[in-house]
Amino acid sequence: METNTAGPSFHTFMEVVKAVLRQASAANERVAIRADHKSYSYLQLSASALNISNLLLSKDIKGTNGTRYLDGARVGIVAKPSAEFVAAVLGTWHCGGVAVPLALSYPEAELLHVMNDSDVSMILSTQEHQQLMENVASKCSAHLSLIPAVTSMEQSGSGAADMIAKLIGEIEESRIAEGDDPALILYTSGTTGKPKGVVHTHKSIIAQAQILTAAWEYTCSDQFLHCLPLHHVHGLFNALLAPLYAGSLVEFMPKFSVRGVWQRWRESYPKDGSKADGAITSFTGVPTMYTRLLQGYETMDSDLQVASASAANKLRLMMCGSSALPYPVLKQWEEITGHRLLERYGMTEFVMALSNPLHGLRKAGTVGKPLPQVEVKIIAEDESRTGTTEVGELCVRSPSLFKGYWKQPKITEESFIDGGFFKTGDTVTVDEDGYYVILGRTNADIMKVGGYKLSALDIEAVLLEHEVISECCVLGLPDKDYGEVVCAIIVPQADAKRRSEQELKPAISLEELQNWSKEKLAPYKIPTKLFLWDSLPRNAMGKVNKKELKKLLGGL
Ligand SMILES: Nc1ncnc2c1ncn2[C@@H]1O[C@H](COP(=O)(O)OP(=O)(O)OP(=O)(O)O)[C@@H](O)[C@H]1O
Repeated sequence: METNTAGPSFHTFMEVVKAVLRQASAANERVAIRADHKSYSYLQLSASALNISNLLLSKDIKGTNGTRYLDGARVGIVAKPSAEFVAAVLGTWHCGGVAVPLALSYPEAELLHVMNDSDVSMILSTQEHQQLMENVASKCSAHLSLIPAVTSMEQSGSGAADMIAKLIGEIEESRIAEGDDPALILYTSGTTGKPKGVVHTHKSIIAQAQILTAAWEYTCSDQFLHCLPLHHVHGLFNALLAPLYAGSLVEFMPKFSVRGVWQRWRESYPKDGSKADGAITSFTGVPTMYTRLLQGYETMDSDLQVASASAANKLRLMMCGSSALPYPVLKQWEEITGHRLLERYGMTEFVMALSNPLHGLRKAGTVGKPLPQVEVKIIAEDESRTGTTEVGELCVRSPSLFKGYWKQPKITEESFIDGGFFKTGDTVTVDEDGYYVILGRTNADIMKVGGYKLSALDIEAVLLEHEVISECCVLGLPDKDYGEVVCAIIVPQADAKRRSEQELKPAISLEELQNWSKEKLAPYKIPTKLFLWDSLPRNAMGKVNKKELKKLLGGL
């Protein structure tokens, strides 16, 4: 996207909005969001954002010191993925507030923890969450306001020219937030400890939007189908803020539906070979979504399979991340749709850092190389190691790095090494072509078994090749002789499960698993404990909390 400002680069996201508005001519008002069969232009979103900003300013919010802007006051945002969510974030930024997007799935206690920790002064919510939020707001002494519905293009005709000029004028006048000012607090999911508030600035947000737009060539011709939660970076940055920065269209499907996704792709590219208006061009998901889509594909009749596979093939880009993409999923997806999923690696603290290339070789089992402007280092744990392959903790320096953990200066300081590199807590290695391989979270995925350091992700990748195994999770459980032993929790394939119920025997026994593994895994990597479960407990991003599981299995 072109920058229309005279200055060097954007400082706040509102300036991005301004630039997009300038591009939206009266005759060709550009659509930003599609949801519930309605379209919302960049203009309508911006008008709503200004409304919300005025609404926020009209409240007597603590922390505003009587000034005409929020001065960094935190605003909790509770809305399903919708035009209203986007307008609430932009409106908060417009008046100098800090947006705190909240998980819709959180129980009240967890919502309260996040609201109290971030000390929100104001909650913006849609009507469907009003009752719960009234309760929560009163308990954390915050004001609650309902987000006014954004007018859709179906409801109001164009009349854009005057409006654009007026909006740009207003945004121009209200240059209240600067690049280094906090703009966003996202809470980590707590896989490795208590959820922490990660503070991003206007500058880090813009930097990330620019990095992703450049790396994956997002443009105003892109139309994203969005099925991810908005309180994590994958859904918020990769699938929303960066596309909006690039002038793309984002279509929300707030509840991921296997049928719905396949159907939307088929509508986009009908059997006659045409491309429908509003056709989806881009998709990004977590590995479990692709697993579910493959399962859905298996249940279709052959005509529908042909139509679905051919439609999926016509998308420009399909990406995957947030946890390791199992090789069988990558392989089957490629066989069916012709797309080799673009796997990338990111984290709340710096958003995205490593990615397989848009053009060029995407290597299975790797997350590619550093994105433009991103620098990485590996800190080897064992300085005296003899091998040539470097294994150690990944450290990242990037313009998209967060400012710090909210109210946690000590933890923030401890998270950085000299030179401003952030310690990710992930153990990684690099292959012969310079592609990074994630071995896992050092304190959850790296097991110490009889003197060997093993990667749970590495073992999971092998076990998933077994025909009976649908999902698996490997973790180390304490053992008095070996330090830890390798434990596998396995979810059998539906067929295998049915058979096992008929035959009254387990879908797979430990002995069968061990015999099969002998060909594929070094002896010390073969699981010595096995649990068969119906499903794995996953969070909104499809991740398994191994610390919790270890506790459950008596390991901690
Ligand atoms: N492509 C990938 N392959 C393997 N792991 C990945 C990939 N992408 C992300 N991850 C994992 O996800 C982590 C980042 O996720 P996020 O910031 O949501 O933290 P979390 O682990 O869910 O929660 P917390 O920070 O509270 O422990 C990375 O540190 C890495 O372990």
